[in-house]
Amino acid sequence: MDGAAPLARFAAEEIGWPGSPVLRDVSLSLRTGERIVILGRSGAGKSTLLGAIRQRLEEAGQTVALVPQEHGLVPQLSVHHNVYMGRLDAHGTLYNLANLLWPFARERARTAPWIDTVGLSGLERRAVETLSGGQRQRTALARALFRGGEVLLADEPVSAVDPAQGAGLLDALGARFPTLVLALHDRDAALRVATRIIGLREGRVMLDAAPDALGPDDLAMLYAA
Ligand SMILES: Nc1ncnc2c1ncn2[C@@H]1O[C@H](COP(=O)(O)OP(=O)(O)OP(=O)(O)O)[C@@H](O)[C@H]1O
Repeated sequence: MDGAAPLARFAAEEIGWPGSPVLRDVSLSLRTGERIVILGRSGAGKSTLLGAIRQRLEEAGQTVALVPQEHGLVPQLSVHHNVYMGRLDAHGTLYNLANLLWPFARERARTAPWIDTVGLSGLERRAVETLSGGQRQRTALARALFRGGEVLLADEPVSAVDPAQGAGLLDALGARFPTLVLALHDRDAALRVATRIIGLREGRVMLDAAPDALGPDDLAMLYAA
């Protein structure tokens, strides 16, 4: 990807929260077409790094689709409405309010293919609070797929589904978005999907390489106690 256009350059001495830095000396350049997977132990800073990348991309004017770790769904609303929210910014407040009260057939037709892609056809009218954890996660994925854009940022996007279903969903994300930045726990899935792996450990980016340049010890090192 050396020849591809840089989407954003990112350099920070510290990334973290007020009074508690999480990562130090982070310097990254994100390029169109990359499929970046961030790996590291729980608490290593994957979500923190994703948040910082999001901020940088939005500052650079990129359209970013998000799948947050906690999904960010509205539980009382239907699957259709939650997916529709991926493009709230495409319409004015009155249109969005009217679609909330009396969902337009044309908007149902727009969200339906993405609801189908994640395997939730037939559940469009169900309130999200009545769904299983995996179905909720798939609703969040359908919302991001519906939104589309240059980059998808997703935090553990397939953690609540089985590995085969997860592989299919990651493929769907790869087909929809030119550029992916994913935080994953599943190392096998990471090696399958990534063109670039960023490994976090002890408050630093400990590796940043293509999967085929990595040996098994490189990834094991990220998780060693
Ligand atoms: N809102 C917050 N305020 C203060 N500290 C936070 C906040 N969110 C996370 N942290 C801290 O930042 C560090 C990194 O957390 P982060 O969520 O980025 O890790 P992670 O690698 O995504 O973990 P996991 O795999 O468990 O989701 C942790 O020590 C965590 O306690």
